[in-house]
Amino acid sequence: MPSNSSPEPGWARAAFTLPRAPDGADAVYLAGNSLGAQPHAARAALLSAVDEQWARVGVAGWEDCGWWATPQRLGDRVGALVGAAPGQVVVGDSTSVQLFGLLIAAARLRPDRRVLLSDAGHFPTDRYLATSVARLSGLTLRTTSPDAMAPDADTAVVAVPAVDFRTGERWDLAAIVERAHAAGAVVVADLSHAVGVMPVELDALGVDLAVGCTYKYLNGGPGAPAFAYVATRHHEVLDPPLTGWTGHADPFGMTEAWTPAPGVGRLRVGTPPMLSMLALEGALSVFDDVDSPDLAGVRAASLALGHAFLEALPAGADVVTPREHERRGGHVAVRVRDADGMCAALARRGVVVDARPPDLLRFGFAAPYVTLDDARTAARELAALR
Ligand SMILES: Cc1ncc(COP(=O)(O)O)c(C=O)c1O
Ligand SMILES: Nc1c(O)cccc1C(=O)C[C@H](N)C(=O)O
Repeated sequence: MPSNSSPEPGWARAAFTLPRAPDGADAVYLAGNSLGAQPHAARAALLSAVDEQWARVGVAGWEDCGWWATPQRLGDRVGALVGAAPGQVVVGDSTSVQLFGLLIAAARLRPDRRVLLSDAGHFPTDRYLATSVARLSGLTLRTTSPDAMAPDADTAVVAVPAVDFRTGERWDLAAIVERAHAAGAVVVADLSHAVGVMPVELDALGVDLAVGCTYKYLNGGPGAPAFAYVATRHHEVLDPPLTGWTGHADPFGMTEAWTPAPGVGRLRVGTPPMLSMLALEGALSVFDDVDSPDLAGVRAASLALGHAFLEALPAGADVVTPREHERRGGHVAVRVRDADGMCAALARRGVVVDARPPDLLRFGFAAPYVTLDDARTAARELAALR
């Protein structure tokens, strides 16, 4: 990826179509932590996939258009954004499905241990799946805040997010991995709220397994496929529970028994949703056009947006996100009296954010298309509603 250290927030705005405000102008779109805005390149890739590939090539597209190889091809591109050397990331399915597979596979890497340690404030799908995986794998689920986790010799798996989906707090993955590995546990990280908005160094940190979604800061579109990372050292022993045919070493051999594909390819399950995959492929060009900044630059611009927002808030605003730059992710959360009502009122004023129960408004700072003016406008409009 090209480098250019301090880009102006909103440098790629012209490459996106933004949702409309009620007055017909572009909205101040601060919901990229939920669903990223639409890059023109994603639309173009989707139209080409529909009109030129599916319509004109048909079934031969699996080979001739490179469809079959897309999960690993995109995996390497997403991998470059999360500090993973090629061959360790696969794209496909939802974050929930990928997480289920990796939590079970993680437990299978430590068959003699009995505890699954997970974040008490994890995103609901992560909590629900941890509960189910614990039942299926005969583990005891223990939950606590990531910074309070104390894995021990009985801990099989430590499951944490990189950034808290509610508060925007960024957890110290390096310290979490160090403690987990000192106890011999396997780390499964959910990068959904980190990928594309800050550098993540999976290989350098020694993270074992990770998942994340691509429809937030990677702008892949509604329902865009998720990704899964498996560190190379686990490749040949990883034993995934979802033994679908596309993860077979010889899928078209149609053999009797399942033989895992080498490496991360064994995490493939069923036929990849090609239109969504190709839209994502287009969207990723935002990150590797010749004049795209590197992720340190993206992060600096996102932090600058959050800072401008925080500075413009009225005194007394109840901000639940840590203000220190190293302790926050890409969004800032503010506690309010009636989060749903204020979310709707902001939307009427052309500011799109989201609300999370019981009382939080979240403001997402996706630096490619959000400007400093947007950040200040959002703070001003919020102040006007209080
Ligand atoms: C941390 C986290 N994990 C997972 C998900 C979603 O999973 P899925 O892609 O399966 O809907 C989200 C958001 O929806 C999330 O914030
Ligand atoms: N995945 C979502 C969806 O399908 C509909 C609405 C919102 C979402 C989200 O991404 C929620 C998001 N992960 C969150 O942090 O709350």
